Amino acid sequence: MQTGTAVDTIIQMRNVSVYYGEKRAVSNINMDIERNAVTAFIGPSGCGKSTLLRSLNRMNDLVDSCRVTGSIVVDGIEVNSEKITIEGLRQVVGMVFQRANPFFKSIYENIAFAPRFHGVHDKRDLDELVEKSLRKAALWDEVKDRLHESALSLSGGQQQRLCIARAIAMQPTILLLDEPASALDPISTMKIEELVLDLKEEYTIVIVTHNLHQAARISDKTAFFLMGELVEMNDTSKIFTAPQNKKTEDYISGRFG
Ligand SMILES: Nc1ncnc2c1ncn2[C@@H]1O[C@H](COP(=O)(O)OP(=O)(O)OP(=O)(O)O)[C@@H](O)[C@H]1O
Repeated sequence: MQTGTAVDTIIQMRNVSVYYGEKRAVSNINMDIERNAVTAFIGPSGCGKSTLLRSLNRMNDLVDSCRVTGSIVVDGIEVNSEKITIEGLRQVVGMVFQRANPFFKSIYENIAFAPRFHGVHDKRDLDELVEKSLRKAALWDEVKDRLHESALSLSGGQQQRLCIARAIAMQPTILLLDEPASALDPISTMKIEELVLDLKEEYTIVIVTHNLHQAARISDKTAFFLMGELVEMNDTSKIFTAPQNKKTEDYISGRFG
């Protein structure tokens, strides 16, 4: 960020805490996330990265014991308001998980399924959307001749890019990626990283990663968490070269975690 440049904040968190039953997994987070940037959440296992990420599109609603307090505003929407619909929120905030989870359907249907459910029925419109989404996910050239084969016939890395294409087909503003490459080989990981860098032109990306090199390579901002607390957030280059907090320095230099 240059001095004097207005920052366009797309996600604003204020005093956000997340509980599982009595246990507080995320404590009092205040954070602004910039539009069209890649923000990485890093920190040791169990520090609350995924819990906080899942709070951004109410995935935690699936866990009965989970309760979120504080305010999360995403692109002008108060995420925990009773006035919004989960479907509407998740159209704006798409998510891709650690393990690729394509539907047991064809490659084409994996992309077309949700848009059709939301009212796109014209075959030409669906064809176009499928091609556009697969192109954006850098998968089109590899699958264009086998669109009606099972998605499960794809490699793990291709399946993960298909899941990204599926999220893109809903035309979200924000993409949440929860360790999207941690189950993949180095070449597939590199493709996902290149894809993330391409996608940030159009989307805001928040990524949870255990891989510090990955965070350094692809993110603009990095947030370091420890035991549910946000220790430090800054430009990625500053976090990795001149962290302000001793705990951040210890973590990124491999002294714990
Ligand atoms: N469904 C759940 N029910 C109860 N506790 C949970 C649940 N999910 C996570 N937790 C707890 O909340 C805390 C934060 O977990 P979370 O998965 O968010 O951490 P993380 O930093 O993403 O970890 P990892 O890097 O290992 O994925 C941990 O103590 C974890 O045990």
